[in-house]
Formats: sequence, structure tokens, C-alpha cells
Amino acid sequence: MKVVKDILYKVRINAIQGSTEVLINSIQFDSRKIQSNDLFVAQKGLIFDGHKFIDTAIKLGAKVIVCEEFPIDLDANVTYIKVEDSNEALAIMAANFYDNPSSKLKLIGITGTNGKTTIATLLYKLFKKAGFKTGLLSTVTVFVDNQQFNATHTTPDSIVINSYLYKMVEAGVDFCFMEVSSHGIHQKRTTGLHFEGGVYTNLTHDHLDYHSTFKEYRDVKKSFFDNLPKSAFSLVNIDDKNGMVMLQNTQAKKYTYALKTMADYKAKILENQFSGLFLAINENEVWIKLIGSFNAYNVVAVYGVSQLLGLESTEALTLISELENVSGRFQHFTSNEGIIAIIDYAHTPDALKNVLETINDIRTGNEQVITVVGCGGNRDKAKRPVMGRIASQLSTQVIFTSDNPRNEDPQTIINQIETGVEAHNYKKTLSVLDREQAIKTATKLAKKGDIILIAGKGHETYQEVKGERSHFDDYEKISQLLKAIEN
Ligand SMILES: CC(=O)N[C@H]1[C@@H](OP(=O)(O)OP(=O)(O)OC[C@H]2O[C@@H](n3ccc(=O)[nH]c3=O)[C@H](O)[C@@H]2O)O[C@H](CO)[C@@H](O)[C@@H]1O[C@H](C)C(=O)N[C@@H](C)C(=O)N[C@H](CCC(=O)O)C(=O)O
Ligand SMILES: Nc1ncnc2c1ncn2[C@@H]1O[C@H](COP(=O)(O)OP(=O)(O)OP(=O)(O)O)[C@@H](O)[C@H]1O
Ligand SMILES: N[C@H](CCC[C@H](N)C(=O)O)C(=O)O
Ligand SMILES: [Mg+2]
Repeated sequence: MKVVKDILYKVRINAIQGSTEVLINSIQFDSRKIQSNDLFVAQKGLIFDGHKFIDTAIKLGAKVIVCEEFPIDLDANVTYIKVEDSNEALAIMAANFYDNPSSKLKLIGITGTNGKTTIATLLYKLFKKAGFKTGLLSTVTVFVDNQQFNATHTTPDSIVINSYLYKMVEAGVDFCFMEVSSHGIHQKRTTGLHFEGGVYTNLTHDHLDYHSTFKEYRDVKKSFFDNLPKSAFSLVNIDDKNGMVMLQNTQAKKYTYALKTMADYKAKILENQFSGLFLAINENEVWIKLIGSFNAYNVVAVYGVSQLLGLESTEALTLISELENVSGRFQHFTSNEGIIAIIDYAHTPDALKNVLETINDIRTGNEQVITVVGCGGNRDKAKRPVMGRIASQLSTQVIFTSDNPRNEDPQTIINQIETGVEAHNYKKTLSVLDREQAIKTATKLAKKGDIILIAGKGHETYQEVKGERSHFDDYEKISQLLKAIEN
């Protein structure tokens, strides 16, 4: 319970109608969740305008309405607060409602197209190993120190974020590592949070359905750094062409990491094998268990953050060398038949290219690389042909299949992926609509020594078709099937 006036600090208010001494139970932005004495924030969404649900919210018991426009008829028993921006107001009120937990621990945000989950998870594990109470908000899972919760979004809404941060403060957490998605920044889910640091990984093709141009996508990411306070650090990958752009207008202290360029934190790949990477990080040699040159970027970013947060260098490197792969990211096993299966969350062209290049770099002979891949429905359509082209260029055999078709026709998605395949690569491709059958086909085609890559779903344990999620787990499927071959 909070008095409304106590959660309005820093909210840009244009007008108030009614009393701000009212007690509220909780803040909601979905009228369907309203209970008595709640505060309802009306947001303009992509499909609905939340202002249309103000009456419903009041009927269900809302006592306070936060909106960008007052309704025509005002209810005398309700307080109306007209704000400049509902999304921003929601985030600031959520932070105030939970007593600004982000300023009571050290919160680090990780943004960029690929690598956020990997870096955030490695940092969580590293700081746990170093003896700190630690939190994690990621695509895969949420941790309040040792307590685990299901993740719903990469960056959840501001009420959820602040409620987890509140739990973390109560549990005595020192550091929290969170993924900051472009949707999250754009919808102001992270506004009002106090960040101790921000990390930028890279920017490649994704979400061009949501952000209409690449420049807009980049500028949204940049705004995260623009809003960091002076006391924070910003750590960016300057091998990426937009790395310096992120630093242009930030007040935060500026640090860089790289593999190819001079940087504050620099890694050099000495060896790249299936068993891991041998790296020189700021002149210190270290073996790590993660695979692929893209993971050298992730690891040097992790090392950089560890240094900026005060871990001792040798201790940090020793602990980093013990870290295992993140679930669904280059997760692999070899069957008794000698077939290598790799499950990877590559769902963007760049990630797919990196993973396939890594596989091609570390394979030793003429083994086949058999890729099973699809693209999500109701998401960026422009990446489909690009992923089709990359998969067929870098594999011996490709099986296009379904990956969360959502409300789209799965065969149409596959047809769009196939338009990117060059004529001379057609013969390498097959299309098998059902993902289980596609994986089965891959296992039938594979011989001893061959590599099967199942891309796009990583840790996901469902297949989403027309709003319904049914259980599906790439790792579970391939391990059952390869076991079947062994029998
Ligand atoms: C595309 C997108 O980001 N959509 C988000 C957006 O939904 P929307 O604009 O469609 O909302 P809407 O349905 O039009 O509704 C508008 C408003 O009316 C309210 N409403 C609606 C119906 C009703 O009966 N009553 C009511 O009050 C809604 O609660 C909302 O406040 O605003 C909603 C409320 O804030 C979000 O929950 C929703 O995220 C959806 C669930 C989503 O799937 N988002 C994904 C794409 C996402 O955010 N992904 C990123 C990861 C991306 C990455 O890989 O980097 C993430 O951070 O997870
Ligand atoms: N630093 C990197 N650069 C390029 N590709 C990467 C990098 N790290 C991971 N990848 C690839 O991208 C995939 C997704 O990695 P990860 O889950 O860490 O990214 P993410 O940014 O969290 O993605 P999402 O936007 O879905 O949350 C991995 O499975 C791998 O194929
Ligand atoms: N965070 C990403 C995940 C994509 C994963 C892929 N399996 C899909 O469902 O499209 C998104 O929402 O675009
Ligand atoms: Mg992620």
C-alpha cells in the first residue's frame, strides 16, 4: 500500500483532478488485472489504446487513473493524473512504489543485438563464485541470489523489474546483471532505474519490424547510454562500428573492449577449439570453456565489468576459466555413434553466421554440417531470406523448419526463408514443416563425425502456434533421437 503522492516524485505531470492522498494497493497497466484500490496507467500500445479501458478499470475498482488525456466524463470518486508520457510515468512510479531498489544495489545493464544473455549470465555466475549475493534478469531465467523464477521477457515491464529488484535488496544482493532489450528501452521499461554501468555488445540486423529503420534501432540503444548518470561506467565493444556511437553523448565514464582494436580490455585468440578458447586477455593467458570467437568478445566484456566493479584481476580470470556454456548457447554433446549435436539460440543472421563459421573453423575434416533452422512468426520478416542464404552457404545440408510460427502460416515463413537461397545451393536444402520431423531427418542424414546444428530456439521449451504454447525442447528431442540411433 502506498499513498499516491509518494510515488509521483519525478513524474512529469500536466494536471491533477482529485486527491493525491489516496492509498493504492498496486499499479497496473492492464485493465484485466485491476482489483479494488489499484492505480491504472493508460498506455497507447501498438494494437490498443489503454485510454479506452479507463471505464472498465474504474468499474473493477481502480481509484487512480494515470493517463495522457483526461476522459470526457470524470468520476468524482476517482483521482485523475494527466502525465506527459504514460510509459515513462509508469516506470518512475513503479520505481518509487518499491522505494527505488535499483539505487540500493549495483545494477548493470547489458544491451546489443547478440550476447546479452551470455554476458549477463556469465557475470551472475562469476560474482556468485567470487562470494557475492547476486541477481540476474535475463531472457532465460531470473535469479534473486539463489532463488530462481521464470523469465517472461528479455526485459520485463517496469513493475516486474522493480519488484524483483526489491526482492534482491531484501535478500541483501550486492550486484544485479540485467539484459536491456531495444523494446525495453523504447517502451521505457528501464526508465527511472539507477544503473551503475552499461555494456554494449554489437548491433546487427534484428527487430526491423518494430524499429522501422536500422538507424532508429541504433538510436534506441544509444539512448540507454545517453541516460546513464555521471557516476556510472559505460563499456562498449569498439570492434563494432556503432561502439563509439554509443559513447557519443554519455556522461558516464567511458571504457572499451575489443579483439581487433586497441582498447581498455583487449582479448587475443591464441587457440580456438571444440574444447574451448585459449585467450590472452590484457596480456594474461587463460583457457576458457566457451566456444567460438564471438564468445571471446563476451568473455572480455565480462572481464572488463569485473575490473570496473573491483574484482582482483587474477582471481577474476581464474573464476572466468571455470565458467560453463550458458543453456541453449552452443550447448553440445557427442552421441555414442560419434555424431556431434549443437543447440544454439542463433535467431539473427549475424548469430547464425557466427555459429556456422565457428563450426566450420573447428571441424577437422570433411564432416557434414547439417543445419536445422527456421524463423519466428510475427517477428522481423526481412531477416528470413538473409538467414536462408547464410544457412545454405555455410552448411553441407540445411533443413528449413518451423520456429514459433505464432499467428503466421509456417509454410509461408519457410517459403520466405528459401527466397534467400542462391540457385547453386538449392540442392542442399530441404523443407520439413514439423520441427520434430526436421530434427529426425537431420539424425537420419548424419553419419559418424557429422555435426548437426539446431538453431533458433536454444533454451526455449515450447513451440508457439496461434497463441498456444506446447512443450518442445530442441535439446531433449535431439538427445532422445540420437539415443535411438545408438540402440
Ligand atoms: C511488440 C511489443 O513490444 N508489445 C508490447 C506492447 O504491447 P502492445 O503495444 O501490443 O499493447 P496493446 O495490446 O496494444 O495494449 C496497449 C495497452 O492497453 C492495455 N490493455 C489492453 C487490452 C485490455 O483489455 N486492457 C488493457 O488495459 C495493455 O495492457 C497496454 O498497456 O506493450 C505491452 C505492455 O507494455 C507489452 O507487454 C508488449 O510486449 C509483448 C508481450 C511482447 O511480446 N514483446 C516482445 C516483442 C518484447 O518486448 N521482446 C523483447 C526482446 C526482444 C529482443 O530479442 O531483443 C523483450 O524485452 O522481451
Ligand atoms: N557477442 C556475440 N556476437 C555475436 N553473436 C553472438 C554473441 N554472443 C552470442 N552470440 C550468438 O547469438 C545467440 C544469442 O546469444 P544471447 O542469448 O547471449 O544473445 P541475446 O542478446 O541475449 O539475445 P536476445 O535478444 O534474444 O535476448 C547465441 O546463441 C549465439 O549464436
Ligand atoms: N527475443 C527474440 C527471440 C526470438 C527467438 C525465436 N525462437 C523466435 O521465437 O522468433 C524475439 O522475441 O524476437
Ligand atoms: Mg537474451
